Amino acid sequence: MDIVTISKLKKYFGEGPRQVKALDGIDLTIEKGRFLSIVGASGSGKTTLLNTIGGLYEPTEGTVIVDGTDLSELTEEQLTVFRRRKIGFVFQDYNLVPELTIRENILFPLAMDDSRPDEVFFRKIIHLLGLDERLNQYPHMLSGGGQQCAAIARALITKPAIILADEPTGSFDARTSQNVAGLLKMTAETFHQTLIMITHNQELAQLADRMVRLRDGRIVDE
Ligand SMILES: Nc1ncnc2c1ncn2[C@@H]1O[C@H](COP(=O)(O)OP(=O)(O)OP(=O)(O)O)[C@@H](O)[C@H]1O
Repeated sequence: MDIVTISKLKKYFGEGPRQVKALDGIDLTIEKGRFLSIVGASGSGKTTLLNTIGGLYEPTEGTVIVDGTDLSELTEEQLTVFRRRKIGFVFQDYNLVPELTIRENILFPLAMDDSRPDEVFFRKIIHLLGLDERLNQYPHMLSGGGQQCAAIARALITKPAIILADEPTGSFDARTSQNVAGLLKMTAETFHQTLIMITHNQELAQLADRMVRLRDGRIVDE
């Protein structure tokens, strides 16, 4: 079963001679539960593609269907709920709230939705990510790799169907990068999630079931 179906997708920024064709005709289907990596040079459209799948960008043309929903049919409000319930975002710079403890950061998306944590699930996630001893600490007390694990836990806590990771290992050394990407892969497998990860790193891209390469807003290689 496909969880993402993208047809004839174009995303242009700006108008006239300075218009940028960030995505210029993408057709892509992603099967549920698979791990897809997206590679390509800087400016090739990777982030634009990820953000369009996540409902952060509206396509200029074409359709994006995620888990049976055509995103163009949702209102702004429905899109916000869609993102909160269906998508877990992991960014390069973690975006943890410095004033909140690791526990509070991880539970933050649930608080936004007025839901209560599933304590058993929470314990399972933090154990898998090695955060058991870190819950009462603040983000600055953890290494970069540790903070990224907390960001992954935060992305997982709402049990989203899809994890979108944009250069999640961006500034890490080779070993930490392997660890963080390996943990993302392992948690996605454990919780039967679809994982879509942008990376510059060929070795990490190989961890995926499937890899697509973008150039100038098109898929050039698979
Ligand atoms: N909000 C925006 N407004 C205008 N142009 C944008 C915007 N976002 C992206 N672009 C342009 O669209 C093109 C694709 O950008 P995108 O960030 O998707 O590429 P990328 O492959 O993710 O690059 P990187 O690896 O450097 O993050 C670039 O030319 C970029 O300058």
